[in-house]
Amino acid sequence: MFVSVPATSANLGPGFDTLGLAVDLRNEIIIKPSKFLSISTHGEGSDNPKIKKNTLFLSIFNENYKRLTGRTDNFRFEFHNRIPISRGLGSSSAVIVAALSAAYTTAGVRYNKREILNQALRYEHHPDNITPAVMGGFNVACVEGDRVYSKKRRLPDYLNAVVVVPNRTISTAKSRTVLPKMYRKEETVYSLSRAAYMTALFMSESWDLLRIASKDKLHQARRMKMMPELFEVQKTALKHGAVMSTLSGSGSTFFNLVYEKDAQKIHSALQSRFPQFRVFTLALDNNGVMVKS
Ligand SMILES: Nc1ncnc2c1ncn2[C@@H]1O[C@H](COP(=O)(O)OP(=O)(O)OP(=O)(O)O)[C@@H](O)[C@H]1O
Ligand SMILES: N[C@@H](CCO)C(=O)O
Repeated sequence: MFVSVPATSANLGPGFDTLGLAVDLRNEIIIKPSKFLSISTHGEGSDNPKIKKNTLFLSIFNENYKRLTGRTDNFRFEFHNRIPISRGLGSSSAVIVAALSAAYTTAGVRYNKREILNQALRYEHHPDNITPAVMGGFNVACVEGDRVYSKKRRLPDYLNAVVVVPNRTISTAKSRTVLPKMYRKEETVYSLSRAAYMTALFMSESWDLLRIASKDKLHQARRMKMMPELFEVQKTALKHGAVMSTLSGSGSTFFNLVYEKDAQKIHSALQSRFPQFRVFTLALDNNGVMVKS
């Protein structure tokens, strides 16, 4: 069996814990029945003993395979990782969504993507990465009880993402602790109004107003202070024509939405200004998780 799951960029500025989209940078996992448990890891994280063990994937896969079949069986897992780890591109959501999709498929249980999404919420309690990882495209999502309610909009192929991946990680858990417990009404209204406006702009494909809609006062600047070069990354991307430029998830990656025709110019400007960081130009993804049994 083959599972492929995309990277995601959450928040998109003001849409804290609610907005996210998928990009075409995929982790792939090959799973085969085996007499013994065996794991091989290639690509991102393959030099890190903790990532190589992939306890996150295995614990979710085993728990759900047992829940669905009542059995524990052995498999061979081959992980091909392309999503940078702990960089704000939804690496943990990708693992969770892949593990659940793999467990349902190997168990031979029929499922739909909504089921995977609701199960994924048990492992990641905000829906802004798991929703596009499952569905692809741009998504607005909220949680009521133990369910995710979400709406997807497909993304056009004349837009690209230029992502700047710093050489240092920011863990989501740590990056949430730098945020205040309470917000002033003005900051809340500033971001809430832009998140609503941004959703309308994505739904109506009005890209040129995203520069205004993508501003935020809830989390970005507070988090970017942990890596001050990011202010310069944002300035450089906007100066060279990015449609919007936002901290990806909890950081450290910066996500820049660009017209395909401008992608190379923006990519080169960012790479030459920040040679120590990795820059990728990526298509946007409308498929979400894909499984071939
Ligand atoms: N390919 C992988 N293999 C094994 N474990 C992984 C893998 N990708 C992510 N993880 C686990 O997820 C953790 C990273 O989660 P974290 O939420 O901090 O980052 P992220 O998901 O990349 O960022 P964000 O949620 O802001 O987009 C890693 O420390 C590791 O435990
Ligand atoms: N909405 C989440 C995304 C990262 O997982 C955050 O900003 O903390």
